[in-house]
Amino acid sequence: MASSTGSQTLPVSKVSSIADQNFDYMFKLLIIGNSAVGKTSLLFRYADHTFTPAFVSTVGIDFKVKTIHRKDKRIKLQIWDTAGQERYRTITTAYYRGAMGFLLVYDITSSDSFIAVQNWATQIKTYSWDNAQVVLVGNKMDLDEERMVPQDQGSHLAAQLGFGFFETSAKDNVNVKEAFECLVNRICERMSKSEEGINCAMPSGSQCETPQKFGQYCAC
Ligand SMILES: Nc1nc2c(ncn2[C@@H]2O[C@H](COP(=O)(O)OP(=O)(O)OP(=O)(O)O)[C@@H](O)[C@H]2O)c(=O)[nH]1
Repeated sequence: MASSTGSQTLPVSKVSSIADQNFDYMFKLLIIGNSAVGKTSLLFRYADHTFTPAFVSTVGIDFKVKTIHRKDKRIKLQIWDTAGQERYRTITTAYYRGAMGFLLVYDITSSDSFIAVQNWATQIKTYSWDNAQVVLVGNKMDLDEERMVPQDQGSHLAAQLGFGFFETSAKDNVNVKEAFECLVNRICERMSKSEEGINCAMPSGSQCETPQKFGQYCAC
């Protein structure tokens, strides 16, 4: 649902049919990062208010839905949890293109997962829309005695990449809601910016025949 020429735009589902009156907009978000950094745990904490100490590695991709309110609008979040393991990379990157925002997660007790952030950022740049928003998340901040990545390194890298930044604990429920909602706020801010330069022309054969400009995004 995005422009095929000119500046790239993001797809927004603006709901108008009677069947879908439970929300005004749908945002598709993706959680990415190395295996075992806590992506699934962050999603379960945010969407279901639960935490499980057991590690069951995600196979492929899965999602949960959560509805939140911004001003007078109901926003349905479709949050996709991707597998961090390399062998699922082809499947998971196929989902990047329709995403409006990414939670890019590393584990503060794992230098490798932090080093990998650059690669994940490159993947976002390669496979997603130009306007996609990103929040970098250093998870497992409850394990401070095992910390390998200082907080200021995380915030410095996020600033360099133009991403938001939070340290979180899915286990202790610290900053989880804040990180997700920072991402939503960044998307909303982007949507409210000037429409200039946005080209909502659809490729021929597109299901979306009359796209409308909506801030920096296109809506069907
Ligand atoms: N101490 C602590 N452990 C956590 C936290 N978040 C997740 N874990 C644990 O870390 C392990 C991995 O968590 P997952 O959420 O499954 O990791 P993942 O990133 O989804 O992993 P993949 O599905 O393989 O990509 C599990 O044993 C979790 O219980 C946290 O904030 N603190």
